[in-house]
Amino acid sequence: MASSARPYRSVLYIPASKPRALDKAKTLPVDAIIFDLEDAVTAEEKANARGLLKEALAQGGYGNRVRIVRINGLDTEWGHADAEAARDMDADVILLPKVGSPQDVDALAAITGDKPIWAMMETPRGMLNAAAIAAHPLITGFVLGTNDLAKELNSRFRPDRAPLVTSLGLCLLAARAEGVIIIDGVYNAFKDDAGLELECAQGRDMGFDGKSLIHPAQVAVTNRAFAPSPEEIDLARRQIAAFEETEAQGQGVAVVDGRIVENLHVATARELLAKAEMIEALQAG
Ligand SMILES: CC(C)(COP(=O)(O)OP(=O)(O)OC[C@H]1O[C@@H](n2cnc3c(N)ncnc32)[C@H](O)[C@@H]1OP(=O)(O)O)[C@@H](O)C(=O)NCCC(=O)NCCSC(=O)C[C@H](O)C(=O)O
Ligand SMILES: [Mg+2]
Repeated sequence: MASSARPYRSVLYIPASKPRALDKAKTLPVDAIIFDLEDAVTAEEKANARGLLKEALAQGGYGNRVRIVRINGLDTEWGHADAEAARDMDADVILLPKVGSPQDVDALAAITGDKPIWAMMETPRGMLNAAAIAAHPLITGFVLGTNDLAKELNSRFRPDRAPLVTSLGLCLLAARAEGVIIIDGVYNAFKDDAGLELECAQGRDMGFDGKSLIHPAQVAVTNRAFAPSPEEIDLARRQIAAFEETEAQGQGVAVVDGRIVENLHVATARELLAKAEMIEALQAG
C-alpha cells in the first residue's frame, strides 16, 4: 500500500499547558501538530492544560495543519476526562498512548464515537499486535513512541537504532498493509541537526511518512528530509516520459539512467509528483 499523498513530513508535539507554544505553532511550517496532554504536561497542570487546549482549538488559527490531540491513557486518572473533552474539541484526530491491542481502541471509541484515532506504538505488546491495531476501522495513523519503547525493551540509544529496527519494521508492515499513515518517533537531542538528519534519512529510507518533533528547530531539517528532492522529482518526470514513449511503441519496459522502469515504478513516480505538488500547494496557502 502506498504512503499518504497528503504530506505528514513534520508532526510537532506541543505541550497543551504552554500558551506561548500553542500560539507559536500557528506560525510554524509543520504539516501536523500533536497537542499533548500526556507526557509533556505535569500531573498538576493536566486539568488546566485541557481547558487551555479547548480554548486554543476553538479560537483556531492553525490553518491547514492537521490537529491531533494526545490524551492520557484510559488507565490513568485523567484519561476519561481527556477523552470526553477531546471528543468535543475542534480537532481532526485523537491520539491514544501506549496502545496494546484493538480492544484499547474500542475502549476509547466507546467514549469518542466515530472520531478518527491514531495509535501511539510504543510497547512490546503493541508491536506484537500491530497488524490487528492497524486493521481497527477507526485507526487512521500510527506514531512511534521510541522513548517508551526503548525503556520497555531495556535497550540503549544508538545512532543506527539497531535495537528498535524490528519494531519499526513491524509497525511499517502493519501500517502499509492497512493504508494507515505512519510517523517516526522523536529525536531527543533537539540541538543536534546532524544527528536528526541521519535519523530522518533512516526513517525516510524505511518508508515512514514523516517524523514527530519536539522543538521548532527540528522542522526545517525534517521537512526537507521527507519531501521529494529536486533530483527525485526530475527522475520521476523522466521515468514517466520514457515509459509513456516506450508504451506507445508497444513495449512494457523503459530504461532510464541504466535502470528499468515498469508500470510499478511509474505509479511510484506519479505518487511522488502528487506529493511534491501538495507540498507546494500547502506552502503557497
Ligand atoms: C524541549 C523544550 C522543553 C525546550 O523548551 P524551551 O527551552 O522553551 O525552548 P526554546 O527556548 O528554544 O524555545 C524557543 C521558542 O520556541 C517555542 N517552543 C519550544 N518548543 C515548542 C514546541 N514543542 N512547540 C511550539 N513552540 C515551541 C518556545 O515557546 C519559544 O517561543 P518564543 O518564546 O515565542 O520564541 C520544549 O521544546 C518542549 O517542551 N518540547 C516539547 C516536549 C514534548 O512535547 N514532549 C512530549 C512529546 S515526546 C514523547 O512523549 C514521545 C513518545 O511518547 C515516546 O515515548 O517517545
Ligand atoms: Mg511515549
